[in-house]
Amino acid sequence: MDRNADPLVEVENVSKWFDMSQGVVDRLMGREPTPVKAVDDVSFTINEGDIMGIAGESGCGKTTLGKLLVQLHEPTKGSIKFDGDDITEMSNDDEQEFRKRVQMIFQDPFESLNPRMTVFQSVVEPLRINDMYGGYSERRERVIEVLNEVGLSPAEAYLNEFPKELSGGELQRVAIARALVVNPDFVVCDEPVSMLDVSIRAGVLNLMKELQDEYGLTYVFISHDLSLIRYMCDRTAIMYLGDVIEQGPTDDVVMDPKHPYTEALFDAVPEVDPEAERHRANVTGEVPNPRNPPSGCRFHPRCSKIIPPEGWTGSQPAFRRAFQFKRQVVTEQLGPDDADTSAETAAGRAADELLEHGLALELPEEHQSASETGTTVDPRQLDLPNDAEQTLREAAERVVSGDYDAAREVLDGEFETVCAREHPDLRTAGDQITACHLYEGERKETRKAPSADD
Ligand SMILES: Nc1ncnc2c1ncn2[C@@H]1O[C@H](COP(=O)(O)OP(=O)(O)OP(=O)(O)O)[C@@H](O)[C@H]1O
Repeated sequence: MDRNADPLVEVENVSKWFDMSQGVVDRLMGREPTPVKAVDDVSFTINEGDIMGIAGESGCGKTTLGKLLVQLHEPTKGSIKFDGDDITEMSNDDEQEFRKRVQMIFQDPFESLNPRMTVFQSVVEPLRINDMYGGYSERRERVIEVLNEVGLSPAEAYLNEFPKELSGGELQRVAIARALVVNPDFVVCDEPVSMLDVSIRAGVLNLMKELQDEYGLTYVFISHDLSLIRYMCDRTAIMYLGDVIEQGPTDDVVMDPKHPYTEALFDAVPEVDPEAERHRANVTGEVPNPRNPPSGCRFHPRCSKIIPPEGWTGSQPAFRRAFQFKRQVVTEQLGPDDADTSAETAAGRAADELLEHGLALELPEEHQSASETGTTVDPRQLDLPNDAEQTLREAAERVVSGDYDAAREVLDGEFETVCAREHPDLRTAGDQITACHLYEGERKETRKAPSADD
């Protein structure tokens, strides 16, 4: 990574929303259509010569972001500049030049190569489309050169093979050759080795590193495999539900994560640091539906570090539980069935049971509180302020009697947090840039696209 390198790709406030059409339910209810916000208001810069990793769980928007970078998707909002020019406003000539300079390698080489084309036909096609390397013999020479470079040698032995005659590793090398034959500057690799046998992955990755030097490439590596990201990438952006929530030098992001989601993500992957103590992530629940993402910070419903309001006199973990209780009541996930409401049980006891159940977080054992069994917890052990406990109990009583509206009324305005109210700005935290309210006091990133030289 060259610290003085120029920016090659500048992503500014880019969003990609899918499926903007109104569904039947939306139409009947007279509602606006609800798009899937696959990528939402993302900004970052990739410098020349960088290998930038994009990591995150399945469905967080990595592939969509990758396709935006190579213009296989048009952004719904925002701008993407390549070498200073906005790629959404290119003339035909500029677009042809862009298509040469920018390539993408996909996860599945079986799908990305035409089964009816020989290796030669697949690799020579981009030269023909872009009218490069003169006539047949120059193009054949170039194809042979690039096949040898990607380790398919002697290249002549591969020229007339069809995809079905090759192994997964050989096929991915053909796909790499097809991308590199036009001498690109920027290559987006989407899970390039995840379909390959584990035993040959390192070989393909090392080849890609060598080719970076040879071709002077700038790469984006998209992967859910954090050890791959760590091995390959100088800088890493972590995505959650369409948002880039942390970005910075890979070693800092891995060893000293700033965003609670990044921390949880790396906690769940002990092999990233084999020396590290093995433990499980302190997060609750599943990734929400991207059609209806949470307000404020999208991670807040699962976050272990959710911020209590000013004036909260209990502990932060107690606030986290009270907040979860409220959410479950408001969304009617917690109901009378979660307590014993049989005739023999006094209503007060049923409300206590509901509280014990609703304040438990179903966390891995190491993150549970002393009195927690996994599905219940004793509220008196939680350092909840008396008035908060009283409010929660009152709400629990209403739920037990099946009156959610009354329960919501009791909880209205209680257990509020900035994390649910406001989307966090990008802030500098250590060597990283992160979108988390915990860093409110830090320097705000006023530049549109934080750069790799920070
Ligand atoms: N063409 C499309 N139309 C509608 N929704 C889409 C489309 N492409 C992606 N999505 C949705 O956008 C969200 C992000 O998808 P994307 O494939 O970018 O995520 P990802 O992080 O690459 O996931 P994975 O690792 O599983 O490939 C998902 O909810 C997905 O269902």
